[in-house]
Amino acid sequence: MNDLEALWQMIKKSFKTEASPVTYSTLIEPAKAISLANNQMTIELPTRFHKDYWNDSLADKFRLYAYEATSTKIEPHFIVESEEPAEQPQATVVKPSFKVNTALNPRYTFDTFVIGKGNQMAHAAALVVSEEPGNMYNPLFFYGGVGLGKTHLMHAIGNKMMATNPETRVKYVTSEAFTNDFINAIQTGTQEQFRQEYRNLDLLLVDDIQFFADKEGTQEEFFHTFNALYEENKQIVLTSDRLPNEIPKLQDRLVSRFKWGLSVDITPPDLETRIAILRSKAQADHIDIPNDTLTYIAGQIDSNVRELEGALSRVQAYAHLSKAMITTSLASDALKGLKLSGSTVLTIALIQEKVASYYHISQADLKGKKRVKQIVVPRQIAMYLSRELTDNSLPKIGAEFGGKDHTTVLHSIDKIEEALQTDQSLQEDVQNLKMELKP
Ligand SMILES: Nc1ncnc2c1ncn2[C@@H]1O[C@H](COP(=O)(O)OP(=O)(O)OP(=O)(O)O)[C@@H](O)[C@H]1O
Repeated sequence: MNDLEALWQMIKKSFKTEASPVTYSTLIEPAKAISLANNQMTIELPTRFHKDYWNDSLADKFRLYAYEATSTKIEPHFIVESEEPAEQPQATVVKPSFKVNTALNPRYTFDTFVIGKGNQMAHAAALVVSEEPGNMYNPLFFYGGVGLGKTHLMHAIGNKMMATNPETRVKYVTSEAFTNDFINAIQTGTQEQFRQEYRNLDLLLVDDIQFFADKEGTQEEFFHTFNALYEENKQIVLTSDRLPNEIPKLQDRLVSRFKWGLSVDITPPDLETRIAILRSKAQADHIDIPNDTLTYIAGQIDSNVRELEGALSRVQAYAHLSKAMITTSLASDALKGLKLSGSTVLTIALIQEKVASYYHISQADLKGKKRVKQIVVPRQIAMYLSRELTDNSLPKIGAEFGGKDHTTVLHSIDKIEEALQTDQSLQEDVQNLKMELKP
């Protein structure tokens, strides 16, 4: 066995002792160590999903285990066996030419954008601009945290204008791509082409302009690009993670120009919007997923939409790999280990699933009317936990247990509370269940 293989076996062994058997067999076992050089280990993974999972959830553990085994810092580098095309639009470094490379992502349209409290102003402004470019709000400036739909809306404007008039000259770039293009043009002496390319447009979309900070030459060039387009009443749309005057080292003349138009912020979506976004993505991708599970996922991720989408993909992949239907319990397993930034919403359905599987009875029996002790006690425990761990009212809990009366629920809770005073094995069961439900 060579060094690489020996080290890899040690790292895998450490993973095996900590990860659940399902995680180990579906996500860790398929990984292959390919090379070890300059303190970097290249690890090959079968799918993009595996790669994301390793990056998000296993990379830190890898570093720890590798360090434990070697006393040196080893960085993991993940590659995918047969890399599929990237999902996100990549702003390419466009070679100077007269042909406009729009680089628009056809999936980012108004149709696929879910409107909610945090983005309705931005959506309305985008729609106006797509219908009357260069007229009302120029430039249109979106700002807000990561993954909240700024890029999506920007592309939606471009796609809408292209759909209305296919001759529209649209260009989407990130500020970094603009910078690269500009440097490239200087190096190859093609500044004139660069200007032609950026100034003969109907719509220029520049993403993440906070990265212009510190880049004097690029800001100078962008200033002239901006003026040329603006004077011709051509539309400019910009995004940033903050307001123009909060971007460090952005020239005052750019800041003041960006204020000529309209600045709108996008804030994180509320729970209802998150559920609606998940539902729309699930429908678009033909994912069969119960409403309750969508609510559960939306309750877990309250930071940004990109993470929300990631969570849905993770659940889908997890179901696929374990050849199981998507349920709330499966979603809860799939999302375990994710660094969840949001608060968690525990549902009655999840409690029912966990309790039923803990006592090896069916969910139908748990919610049903059978009066045998092996079923009655778990049913009462599930009601008790629903009351204790969720905000649901007694009638709501009753409704979810096959339409029982709220007095039945209350009676069940009283029974369990009373038994918990003396019954040690019940205390243990309830404790175990609470641990499972509140990781
Ligand atoms: N309201 C929404 N409806 C549907 N999808 C959305 C919505 N908001 C965001 N998304 C999706 O979330 C993902 C992230 O959005 P986007 O890339 O537009 O974020 P961003 O604000 O530009 O973030 P960054 O600052 O990181 O570039 C995209 O796949 C986008 O389609």
